[in-house]
Amino acid sequence: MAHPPDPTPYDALLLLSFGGPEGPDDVVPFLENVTRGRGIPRERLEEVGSHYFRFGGVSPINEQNRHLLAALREDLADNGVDLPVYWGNRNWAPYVTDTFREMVNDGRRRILTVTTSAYSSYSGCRQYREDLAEALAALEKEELPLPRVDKLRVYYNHPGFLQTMTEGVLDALDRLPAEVRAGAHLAFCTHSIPLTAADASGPPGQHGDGGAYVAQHLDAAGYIAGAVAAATGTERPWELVYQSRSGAPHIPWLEPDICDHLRALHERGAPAVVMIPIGFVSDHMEVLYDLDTEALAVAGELGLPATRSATVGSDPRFVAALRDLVLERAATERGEGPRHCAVGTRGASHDVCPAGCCAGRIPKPAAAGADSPYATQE
Ligand SMILES: CC1=C(CCC(=O)O)c2cc3nc(cc4[nH]c(cc5[nH]c(cc1n2)c(C)c5CCC(=O)O)c(CCC(=O)O)c4C)C(CCC(=O)O)=C3C
Ligand SMILES: [Fe+2]
Repeated sequence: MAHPPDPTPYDALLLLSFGGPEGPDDVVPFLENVTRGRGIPRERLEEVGSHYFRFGGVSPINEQNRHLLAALREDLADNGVDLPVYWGNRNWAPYVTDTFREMVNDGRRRILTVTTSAYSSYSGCRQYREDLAEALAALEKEELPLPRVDKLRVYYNHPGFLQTMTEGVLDALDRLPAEVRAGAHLAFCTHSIPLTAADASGPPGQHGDGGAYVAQHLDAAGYIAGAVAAATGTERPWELVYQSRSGAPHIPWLEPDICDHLRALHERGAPAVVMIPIGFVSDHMEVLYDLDTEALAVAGELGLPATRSATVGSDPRFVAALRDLVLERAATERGEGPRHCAVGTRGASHDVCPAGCCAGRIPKPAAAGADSPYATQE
């Protein structure tokens, strides 16, 4: 991590996230925002709504992002990087369109976006690029100047992300009873998505057979499992499993589900399990409800000792990784050909999403990629 602390040509950083409700009255309008035109059964929506109401109608995600925003600002300032950081969301205030309006009114014209998703998928990559395009279209309508917008490469295999996750697993192992620690299984958990979405994830050359989404998660999980084995001197069995399935029951999504996996582990006589939320960069509702509430209850019923490892949140090592990625991309844009830092077996991902990357069901304009209608505008 040794890029010069020079953000040129960028004049602003945008933290782009999902957004979440901040009180009981926000829950239904938030869910309407998320699911507009996405064909999610009513029962599923009521079920997910109940998860939010259980926590007072408050998603943890916005508070997590406020912390990350503060940590990023502090880290950049401490390291001599003069770059203002803004925050915008897809599904709740501050909406990215409003943030963009504020940014152009502040004179920002060259924006780098970092999303709170570490992997390639429609929901985690292209849909954010569609949000950027929608925001640009809104500015265009208002006859405001259009900034040029880029997006950071997916960062699931940056050492600052994976090493921080690894430390979390070591800590979660320590929280298991000593006598089951050595035999504990590692269950790497991520968001299930429809098989068709997985197959279309990443650049077209990586489509099919789970696409970049599954391959990236397997690589991240394998790296962490190896690092944990090296640190503890014990190889532990591991598996990639899924959670938070949505959509209609007849549509196939990635499996196995974490709760089914826990039952299978118990039947196979596993002495304990650590659940590792590699698919989430902070404690989203999926982590607090689907893992900490539902999956831990299943483990409890089975009498299977289980712990959940931490997400990276605003851990200083993760924040430093984001700074490294920002400075790397700035150097790339200046034509300096900087080294792209990555661990695991797949190498650093593309800086600019090619046409057809993380294709959606319905073609929509997406900014910050090779197929952006805005790509060449300054
Ligand atoms: C891959 C992925 C990520 C990770 C990448 C990223 O971070 O972007 C992610 C993140 C998140 N998903 C979130 C919430 C929801 N996702 C839903 C629905 C869906 N997610 C999907 C996938 C993903 N989702 C999919 C394929 C659907 C089906 C509908 C569709 O095709 O769009 C629904 C509707 C109800 C339901 O069915 O669950 C909700 C409420 C929150 C906020 C949590 C909080 O409040 O803390 C976050 C961070
Ligand atoms: Fe989601």
